[in-house]
Amino acid sequence: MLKIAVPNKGSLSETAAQMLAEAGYHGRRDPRELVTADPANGVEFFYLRPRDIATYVGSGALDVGITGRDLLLDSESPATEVAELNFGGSTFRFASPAGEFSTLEQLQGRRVATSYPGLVAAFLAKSNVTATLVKLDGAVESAVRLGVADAVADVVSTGSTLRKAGLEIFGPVILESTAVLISSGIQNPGADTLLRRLQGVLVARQYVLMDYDVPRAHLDAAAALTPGIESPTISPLADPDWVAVRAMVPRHDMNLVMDALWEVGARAILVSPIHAARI
Ligand SMILES: Nc1ncnc2c1ncn2[C@@H]1O[C@H](COP(=O)(O)OP(=O)(O)OP(=O)(O)O)[C@@H](O)[C@H]1O
Ligand SMILES: O=P(O)(O)OC[C@H]1O[C@H](OP(=O)(O)OP(=O)(O)O)[C@H](O)[C@@H]1O
Ligand SMILES: [Mg+2]
Repeated sequence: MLKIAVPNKGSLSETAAQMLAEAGYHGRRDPRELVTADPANGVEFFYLRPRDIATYVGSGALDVGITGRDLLLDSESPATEVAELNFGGSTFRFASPAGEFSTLEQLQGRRVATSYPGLVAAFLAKSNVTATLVKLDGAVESAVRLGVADAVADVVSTGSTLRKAGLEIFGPVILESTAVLISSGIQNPGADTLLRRLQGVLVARQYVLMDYDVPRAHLDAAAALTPGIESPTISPLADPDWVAVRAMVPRHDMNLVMDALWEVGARAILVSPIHAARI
């Protein structure tokens, strides 16, 4: 059985569970359940705090897990990142009351509140800045107002929490984070299957299938707009002057591609969702 660590709550939990379900796994039905077996798929899910997942996977107690890159680096666990999962995107930044600081060097000798002390200490050390870290559990944006720190270092997504606390970002980007699949490094064939399935889910979400008919004379121009992953599928039609084309197109570009295809003479342009994929 492949042992998989999954966030039990917080920003990553819902999307992680949804991705695993789309990948064909059967997770927990009851949110109080801590462990669930999915024998048909040869896996067992352990629902854990996202912050603890790298520790369990790094120790080899669990094989793989889904967590944030920021949490993985903060933990200093030997677990390694295997794939980005394209959700839970955030940046990790320094912030202070408007105008207070503008450069990283100004933090020398000052107090920085964070719930990611490992990540921040490593960044400050690499930058040759010595500051006192004030370790908090969360809601660090309140630390300056309450007088326990001069600046904060925290996860920023929309920036709205910082704004509401009267803080502004300054200094360099500490980290670009996203949800990631991590591994203990111990070989397990189930881990390769999980990775391929999750990659399939990402492809199914990011691409659509586009079908259209185009006069043979304009095929080259049309095919250049829809190169697909390997190469577009071209099929003959009853009318020898026309062909049918099928290709995967990035979902984000589909309307622009349809406009351009129409311009080069394509007709009957149809778009369908991809429910699952193995590329
Ligand atoms: N607002 C957000 N938008 C996107 N990702 C976020 C956001 N807040 C946190 N994250 C990401 O989610 C991961 C874990 O954060 P999360 O908030 O779930 O954990 P936590 O702070 O330990 O738990 P909780 O907030 O439930 O106490 C991190 O990788 C972080 O970058
Ligand atoms: O830029 P924003 O979109 O406002 O999001 C960033 C906020 O979200 C997270 O907080 P969370 O809700 O997890 O609370 P916490 O600080 O207690 O972890 C993070 O720690 C920031 O405070
Ligand atoms: Mg949080």
